[in-house]
Amino acid sequence: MPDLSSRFSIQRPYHSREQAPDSYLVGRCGVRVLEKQLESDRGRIINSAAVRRLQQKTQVFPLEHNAAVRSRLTHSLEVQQTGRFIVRTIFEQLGDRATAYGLDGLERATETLVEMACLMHDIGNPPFGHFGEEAISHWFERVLPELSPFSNGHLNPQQTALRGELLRELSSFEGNAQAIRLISQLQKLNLTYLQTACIFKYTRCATEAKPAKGSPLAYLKKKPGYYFSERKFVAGMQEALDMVPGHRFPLTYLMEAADDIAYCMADLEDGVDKEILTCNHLAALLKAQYRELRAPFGDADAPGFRGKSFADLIDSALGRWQRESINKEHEFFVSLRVGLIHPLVEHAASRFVDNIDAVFEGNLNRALLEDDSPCHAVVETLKRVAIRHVFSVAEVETLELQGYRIISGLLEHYKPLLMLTMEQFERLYQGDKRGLLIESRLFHRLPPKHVKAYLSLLGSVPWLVDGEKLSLEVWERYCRCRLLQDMISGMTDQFALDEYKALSVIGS
Ligand SMILES: Nc1nc2c(ncn2[C@H]2C[C@H](O)[C@@H](COP(=O)(O)OP(=O)(O)OP(=O)(O)O)O2)c(=O)[nH]1
Ligand SMILES: [Mg+2]
Repeated sequence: MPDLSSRFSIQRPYHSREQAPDSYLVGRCGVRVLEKQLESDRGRIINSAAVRRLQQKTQVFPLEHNAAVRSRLTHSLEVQQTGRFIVRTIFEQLGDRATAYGLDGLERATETLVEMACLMHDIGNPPFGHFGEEAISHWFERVLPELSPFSNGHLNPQQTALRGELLRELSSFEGNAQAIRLISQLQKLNLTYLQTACIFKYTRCATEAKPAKGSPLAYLKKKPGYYFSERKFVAGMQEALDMVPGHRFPLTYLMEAADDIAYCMADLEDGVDKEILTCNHLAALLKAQYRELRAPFGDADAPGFRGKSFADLIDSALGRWQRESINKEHEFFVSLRVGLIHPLVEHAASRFVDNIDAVFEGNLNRALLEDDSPCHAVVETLKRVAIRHVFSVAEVETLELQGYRIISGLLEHYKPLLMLTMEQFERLYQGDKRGLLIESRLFHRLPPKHVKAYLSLLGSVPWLVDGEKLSLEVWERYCRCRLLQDMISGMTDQFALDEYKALSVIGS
């Protein structure tokens, strides 16, 4: 029988007092000490600038002025609420069996862990959402071959191989990997490994190639989950929590399910709020999409949602919309949410319980909500309608193109810093700016915290299997690319726009 309590450790990367390693485990330190440590994590997270910056980052609509439309922060609060609901439902479903799984007395701790993971899950996302990630990746992919240490130099085969892997990493920027870097290196939140592990969504280092579809752990390695720069931190976390490399920590599945449930409804509500869709049109689209997805199962009209079929549920939401005169759209979505949230949360919870062995092992190779069930069809229906009828309308695509231009344009402005030799760049942080007219001014705009993180990373040139180190020139340029990615991805949408305008000498 898997015992989760043996994996709940209060170990952090840095401890002020020396503690014996086994006293970190909840079995030794007790539930009260665990809760106290998690409360401390909670404070660190809520008080972090990275969480505050989410208020000005894109969820779906870049640079949105209407504060009722979701930002990454308000989305994350909704995910937090859904995550807490899932945890409570799991404990209800487990009942007395919680003891057998080592979860006795751990409800409060589990709830806190999942809630905070939900609040933090998007902190690594760059401005302009998915498009921002693409813009950073494309720009680096294009520019990296121009940087001499990446294309020239006498390297041995091991050095050449690692250089190739680092190049692969730098051209695949990923918000989830950046979140691990933010927590461990940039903000140095010094959270318990336990809390950080709950957002460790993908388990592949960005230097590794994406595994073939269908191979073991392919889903968990679908995207890069951490960068080479954080490999030691991740190894420390895996050791502290007894995680097999390539596997997840069990509670991460809950954060992922809460995110899926929250955004699939919210994105449509925002679409209606922005008058991209009407409730009438949306209702027809949802019914048709669900019917199509369930056709092979022949149960499109089955009363699977608290005694109602999906179509009936949509119709009664529409009825509320027609009857209500003041807050019509709100009524529609309240009705939809009330009808769907319980079945979806119960489904996520029972998938967790039914797959508890694989979930505890961290090798369940799919999302909890991903199966052949009507609940999964609902999530898929909501997502597909959003993709086709909200994300791809001209207004949203125009904003995405603007976001792309802003990010690539900003990187272009900062490119002179990447083109300097290692010695010239060193002169900049030593304060000697002679002959570095443009570059010194660009350098002064970099956040000092990020420059310190660069210097700290620079000091740890990796060893190779043959007992040699990677060439310092290659490593330094990798660190400098990371520095630019840290700076760009840490910006909010508005800050990125302002900075772009300022450097391009465009008025507001
Ligand atoms: N504007 C726009 N928004 C999109 C598009 N595709 C997805 N979204 C929205 C839907 C969700 O609200 C949000 C999901 O963003 P994330 O970057 O967190 O992605 P997700 O959690 O699905 O994947 P992850 O595994 O974290 O990379 O982005 C798109 O093509 N355009
Ligand atoms: Mg995400």
